[in-house]
Amino acid sequence: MAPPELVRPSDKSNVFAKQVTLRNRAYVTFLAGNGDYVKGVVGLAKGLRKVKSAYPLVVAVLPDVPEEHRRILENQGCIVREIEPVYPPENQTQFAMAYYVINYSKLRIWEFVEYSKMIYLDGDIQVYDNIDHLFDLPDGHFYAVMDCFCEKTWSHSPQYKIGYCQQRPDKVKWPTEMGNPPALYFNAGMFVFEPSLVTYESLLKTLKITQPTPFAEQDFLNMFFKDIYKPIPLIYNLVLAMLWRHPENVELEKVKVVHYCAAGSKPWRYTGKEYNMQREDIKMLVQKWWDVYNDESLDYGTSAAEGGTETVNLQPFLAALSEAGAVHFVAAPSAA
Ligand SMILES: O=c1ccn([C@@H]2O[C@H](COP(=O)(O)OP(=O)(O)O)[C@@H](O)[C@H]2O)c(=O)[nH]1
Ligand SMILES: OC[C@H]1O[C@H](O[C@@H]2[C@@H](O)[C@H](O)[C@@H](O)[C@H](O)[C@@H]2O)[C@H](O)[C@@H](O)[C@H]1O
Ligand SMILES: [Mn+2]
Repeated sequence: MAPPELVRPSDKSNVFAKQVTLRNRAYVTFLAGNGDYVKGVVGLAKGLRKVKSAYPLVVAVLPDVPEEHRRILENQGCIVREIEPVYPPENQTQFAMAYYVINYSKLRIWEFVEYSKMIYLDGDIQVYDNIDHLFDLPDGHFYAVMDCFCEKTWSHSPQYKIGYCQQRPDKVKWPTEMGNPPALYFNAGMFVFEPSLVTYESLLKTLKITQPTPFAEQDFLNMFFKDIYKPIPLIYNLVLAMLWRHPENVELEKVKVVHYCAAGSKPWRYTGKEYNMQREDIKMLVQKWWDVYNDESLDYGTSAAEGGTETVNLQPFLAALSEAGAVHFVAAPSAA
């Protein structure tokens, strides 16, 4: 069908008189250090291309990411944005993993306000089915997948101590004498959010007066967004531990996003020696990650990866124009 005809206002005012600020959408990930996580981000960029995502991948890099790694990412079509580190207040916290302290720098992505909606993905995540539709979720909420409390990394928590997990709240019930069960808690390796300077300033201001806790920025984000958090199905962020902790909740063939966060499961470092790493499903998922990473037809710039002729979706642009009141559209009679 022909695109709607552009009907200009009778006063012939310049259609673009009103500043139409188009705010785009993008995926965003975070890269720190000069180590091997850059492989994770390359894999993610190629995976998003393989599923023909319509949106770019922005990579928020800390200053310690070397030029060479930034070039590799730009050559894979990524938009590389340097960010300043964010540190939590002075603390004696024993983080679940010592390196988690760098993950507070993820908070800088709220400053990327040239984007109206973003989907954050950890560098150890791979997207195996198109999830662009998540950008159409209603604004005003924070969407993420619920985490699991059963791994040893949670041994500091009361829920771990009594064997309670939000993934199976009926298995070991939260005792009434301990008050309300914990609020629904998300894994911060994947979330749908709206960049905003107001939110960004509030995040940094609140961080300054918040005592750090074992899961670092993940705990902080759960506290900060508690009132607007909306769980989305685990097919959008399969935390690998779910395979052995809550197999009854997992239909692997329906999973769209895999999060290689279990100890020993990072594909680019996989040795198969750690606990559970010899499972058939883990070996299959690690191989699946390598198949994408090694697929040269998915490298940026190859015709196959770019899916032949570039199709530009004009609708968001036309919608923004009409929203701005600069023009109104009358659907032209279908030429067909
Ligand atoms: O040395 C590091 C450690 C972490 N990260 C980034 O921080 C994210 C969160 O760390 P990680 O995924 O290892 O945490 P997990 O999900 O395994 O707890 C990673 O996915 C990367 O995007 C990084 O770039 N370099
Ligand atoms: O800095 C804290 C990190 O906390 C989260 O990882 C954890 C969490 O998922 C636990 O529930 C698992 O047991 C554990 O394996 C896993 O590493 C996020 O994936 C990561 O992006 C980051 O926010
Ligand atoms: Mn991760």
